[in-house]
Amino acid sequence: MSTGFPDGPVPEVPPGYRVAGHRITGPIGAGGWGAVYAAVRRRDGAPAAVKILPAARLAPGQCRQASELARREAEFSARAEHPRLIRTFATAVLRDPGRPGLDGAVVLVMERAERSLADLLAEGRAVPPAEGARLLAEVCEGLAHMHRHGWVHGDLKPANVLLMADGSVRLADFGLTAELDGTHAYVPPLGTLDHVPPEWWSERSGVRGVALRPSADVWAFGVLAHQVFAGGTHPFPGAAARARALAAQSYARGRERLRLDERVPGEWRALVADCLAADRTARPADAAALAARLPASAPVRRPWRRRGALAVAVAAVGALVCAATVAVLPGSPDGTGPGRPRAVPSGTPSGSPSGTLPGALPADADVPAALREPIARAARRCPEPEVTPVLLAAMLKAESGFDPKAARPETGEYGIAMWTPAVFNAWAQDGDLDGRKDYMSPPDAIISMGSYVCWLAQQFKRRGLTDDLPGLLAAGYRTSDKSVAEARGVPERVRPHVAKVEQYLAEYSR
Ligand SMILES: Nc1ncnc2c1ncn2[C@@H]1O[C@H](COP(=O)(O)OP(=O)(O)OP(=O)(O)O)[C@@H](O)[C@H]1O
Repeated sequence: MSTGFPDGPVPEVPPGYRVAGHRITGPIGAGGWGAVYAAVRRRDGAPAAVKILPAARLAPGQCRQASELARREAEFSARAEHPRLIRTFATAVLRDPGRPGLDGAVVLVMERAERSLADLLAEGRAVPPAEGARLLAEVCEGLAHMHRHGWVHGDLKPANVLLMADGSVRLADFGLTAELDGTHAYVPPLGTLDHVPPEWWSERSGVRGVALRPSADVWAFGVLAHQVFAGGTHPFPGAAARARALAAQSYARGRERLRLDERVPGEWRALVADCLAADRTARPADAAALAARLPASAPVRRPWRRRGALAVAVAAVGALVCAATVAVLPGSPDGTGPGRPRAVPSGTPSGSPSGTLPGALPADADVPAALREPIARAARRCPEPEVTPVLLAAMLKAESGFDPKAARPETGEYGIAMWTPAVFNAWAQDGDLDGRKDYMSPPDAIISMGSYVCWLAQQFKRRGLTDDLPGLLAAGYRTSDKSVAEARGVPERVRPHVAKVEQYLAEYSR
């Protein structure tokens, strides 16, 4: 359901109707502003989908909005070329004075998908977790490409995630897509109630429209991921979209807790929770950051090589967007720097009451007073019992000796948690709530570190690596989850570092 949507602008287009070199064969579905039809190319019968966005029947205000949406969609579609974005072959304006409902309509001729994620979810069957993970990874690829190029999708939802005949994903519906102007893009004040973030309701709509940020797409991704794993169930309760939107706002004001459906797999829960952080600055910053945190079980199927040379080149760039943040460990070509690619769990408290947290820091430990609260908070946010304040403190001491200005320029590591800046960006959290995410700020660095360590714990458990988990976590933080998984333990080259962490841990645990 869309907000601000006029009733019944959908044109009646009879089968056989000819438009832009194509023949309509039947309806596929209708949205708020137009309808999509199956069509075939007259020349050779190639399948296509034709979207018709009529403007003529609308009131002047609506007409302006409809034209604006059509203009955006046509403009973006013409520029977008990526295997995870639906391809638009042609755009045109219909001239048919004999049919006033269609005369002047904007037409987009697109590649035709088999069905949408909304159709899949409507079947009511649970999507198997591995399949869900793949679909979401592909959604993330498309979004990452858009964010990378300075666009915000603005209307990510199941109906706009299209599934091709081979099962691969394409994002569609770029009517609300907007180009970033600094940190924001501006779109008409429209959106889909179930997928707009809570801050959308309080954004003032100026002459340029509503401010939109990549974090709005990240929120929508969180909703979508929940729906995928929970058989279509929305993360917020309510029988109707408006009720769910109100529940989301109530959660954002701190009146309700986030309650994820138990069908959301363990390794996804923290990421979904973080996407749905009430504070937009606590969400992964954009889809590249999201991609860096996807659980390892989210494989990406290569899309068909069915496009031209340019498209294939763009596909390679697009794949790099996700792959680079997932697998490349900046500043650690030999694997000895802190890798920390991927997921950050948990915006949700673990449920342990503060102060009684297992592994709490003893009063006489040599941990600076100012660091104790962020360390405890970082541990509390993690549902894994092994990620304790004493472990995080021991790791910080081994990393930097608690020096907020620590620097190892030769490997590009900085700050109390020795983050590599480019990698920090994929994990960044605003621990001191100053509106910025800064690896030189101890609270930011520590909270982000806690998230990464939490995710490592989940990865190692999933792989059955549970012997001496604290040592593995210290090793994983210094290298990467992959290095530890490949070594099936602490890699040789980081043993001295891990021995230090274990020594501090023993001291703090006495
Ligand atoms: N290229 C395509 N191939 C196959 N189906 C498509 C294609 N594009 C859109 N659809 C389907 O057509 C239907 C209508 O799409 P449309 O974009 O007009 O509206 P919507 O996204 O459902 O709603 P709104 O535009 O109001 O947000 C949707 O079910 C969508 O999944």
